[in-house]
Amino acid sequence: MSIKRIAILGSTGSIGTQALEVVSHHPNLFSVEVLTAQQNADLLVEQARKFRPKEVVIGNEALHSKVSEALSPLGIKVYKGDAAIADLAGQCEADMVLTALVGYAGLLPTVRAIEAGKHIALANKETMVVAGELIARMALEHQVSIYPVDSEHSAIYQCLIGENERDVDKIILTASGGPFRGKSREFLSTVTKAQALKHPNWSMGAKITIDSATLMNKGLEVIEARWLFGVMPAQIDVVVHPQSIIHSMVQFQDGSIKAQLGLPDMRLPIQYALHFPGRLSSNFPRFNFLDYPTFTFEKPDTETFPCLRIAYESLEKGGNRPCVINAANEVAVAAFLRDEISFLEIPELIEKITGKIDYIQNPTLSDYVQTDTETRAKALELVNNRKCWM
Ligand SMILES: NC(=O)C1=CN([C@@H]2O[C@H](COP(=O)(O)OP(=O)(O)OC[C@H]3O[C@@H](n4cnc5c(N)ncnc54)[C@H](OP(=O)(O)O)[C@@H]3O)[C@@H](O)[C@H]2O)C=CC1
Ligand SMILES: CC(=O)[C@@H](O)[C@H](O)COP(=O)(O)O
Ligand SMILES: [Mn+2]
Repeated sequence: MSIKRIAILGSTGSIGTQALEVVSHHPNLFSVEVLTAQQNADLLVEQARKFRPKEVVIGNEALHSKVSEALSPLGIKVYKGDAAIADLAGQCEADMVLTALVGYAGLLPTVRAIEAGKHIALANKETMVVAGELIARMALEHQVSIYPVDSEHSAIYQCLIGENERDVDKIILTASGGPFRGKSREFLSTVTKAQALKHPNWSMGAKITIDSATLMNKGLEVIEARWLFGVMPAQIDVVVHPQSIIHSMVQFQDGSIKAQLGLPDMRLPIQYALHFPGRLSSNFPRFNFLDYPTFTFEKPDTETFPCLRIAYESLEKGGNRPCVINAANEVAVAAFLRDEISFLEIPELIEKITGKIDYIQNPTLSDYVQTDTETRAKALELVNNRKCWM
């Protein structure tokens, strides 16, 4: 079997570091072609010394000389800036690009990689939220496969193997409910970022952890599922399953349900996406039913956590609307993490912005870029003049 060459965009993050752990267990199957990071120059250098990619990119241009001084003597090419990440995603010699970078920044590198015919292991859900229809169409045109890394979508992908598309009745996305499950709006009015960053089951980057706490993560995942699996919004249900053992389910026309289960450990879906269609043996801790005598299920509380409703509404509206709510959410979450707005102001900010951006029914790539830029500018303005919306 030939070695699969992988480009890891966002190698210094939660998904990126776990992907490198998977790669390190299978040196005869995977090699690292490219690594990219944004701020964490020290970890990027350490990773590059170990995995010896041909090329790396440091997004923050001010850190270029530091990375270059460390890696150029090893024969590793070092580039800088956001444009270089997208260019390299297209031009590098990798067979597969793992999009482990966070936020809207994942869109252009994914577009370039698809245009170059590279298969995608997709962790960056924001790409499908912003431009899912376009990405799905491009993947078809360029005969590129998109393997989901997001745990729910990996579960659905696994449930769909061997099934006929027309037999799918609905997808049931499971949600943990986040750290504030069952809490009232009164309670949420004073929660801190330290509380919001304590996910009950998963250890992840800061942005997705806050999204889990607001239920926006599940909203983004509904949109991601719409485009990854070609199902209609009404065919996507969300059920809260606080144990996070059932990663998601598919119900078929005959009423039968398939589910995928496992301990909350992202190394499994990462490994599955990198090595599809084969399964690799692993020594990751295994799920034991006797440790979990009770699985429970609840309806999501969209009164207290409006982000899930906001995401569904944006998907129903379509066009550039999901791009708008994604950009507004990124700005709001960053502001919350800087202690500039409160937890409950995250959905408020997103809803305020939604009406302020022109609707485009059939956006092009440049429309998405423009929508993102405009939405961010307006959202930042609102954050800076916070009193105007209160
Ligand atoms: N973590 C998880 O378990 C899961 C994550 N996902 C998705 O995977 C993606 C990555 O999440 P996660 O690993 O948690 O995030 P992290 O914040 O842990 O890591 C993000 C990575 O992206 C880099 N990065 C940050 N900003 C930019 C930017 N503007 N341009 C280019 N690179 C950037 C970071 O570099 P640096 O650190 O050097 O600044 C880092 O390498 C997200 O889209 C998330 O929703 C999906 C399912 C589960
Ligand atoms: C690991 C993963 O895929 C995350 O998206 C996780 O699902 C977050 O959990 P909740 O959004 O359900 O809290
Ligand atoms: Mn997920």
